[in-house]
Amino acid sequence: MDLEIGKPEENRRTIENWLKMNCSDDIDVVVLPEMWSTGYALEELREICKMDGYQSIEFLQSMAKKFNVNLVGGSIAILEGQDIFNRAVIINRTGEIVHRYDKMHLVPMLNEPEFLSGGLNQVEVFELEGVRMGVIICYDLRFPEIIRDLALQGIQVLHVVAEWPLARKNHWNTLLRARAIENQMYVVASNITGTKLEVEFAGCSQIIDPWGDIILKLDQEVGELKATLDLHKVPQIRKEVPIFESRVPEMYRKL
Ligand SMILES: NC(=O)CCC(=O)C(=O)O
Repeated sequence: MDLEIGKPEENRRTIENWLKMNCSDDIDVVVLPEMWSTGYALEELREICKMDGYQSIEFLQSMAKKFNVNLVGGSIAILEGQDIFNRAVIINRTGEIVHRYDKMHLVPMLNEPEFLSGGLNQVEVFELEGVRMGVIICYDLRFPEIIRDLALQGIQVLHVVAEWPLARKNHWNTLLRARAIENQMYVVASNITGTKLEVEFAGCSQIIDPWGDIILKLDQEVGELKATLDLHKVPQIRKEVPIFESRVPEMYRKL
């Protein structure tokens, strides 16, 4: 997605139009990027959040119902008391919020710690259509601990919603693949593209299978990726290379 910085209404329109064009009966889950409603409009975020935030969540709930689709709704800036959280919301086809996660690792390179508060809850699994999944937000990708935590909770699909800059595109591509290989799970990664407040974003949204093969990938263009995930691959690969059985957690120092 190429979003309009600080303009939730325009971004909601873009998403509704996109859903109109792309949603058909065979689509189970749609995945949006990080902070899709505002981008990193950090200086204005508090003001925008007073009006928006929950409005964008309600919008996603209505879209899920209208298009009969589950939404990994990227993340949205939410004001709670004095804190602004970068919150991922997962909404099922009936418009019910089934999971929320506040980004726990704030990214210094984009000044997040100055404006946002880190999430205080551990990562948890959610289910869509009976499949165990997890979601992390962008910079979280650099912290394999929480992804292993999700893997040990039994997820088969990890969603990574992001605004990852082009300057570190190599890290994005490499870490996504590493997380898929080391946890033997699907990784579905949705990033933004375009230049916002002088930062160029990487795009490179992609879907990676549990072997680490890239099933589909965009470059820097705006677009959509549609794939069917063969979930049998997860136990198959875990049997072939049984890393979860080979673990010796009692030998691992708690850091
Ligand atoms: N939005 C982000 O969390 C960006 C993360 C990033 O730039 C990096 O990890 O590098």
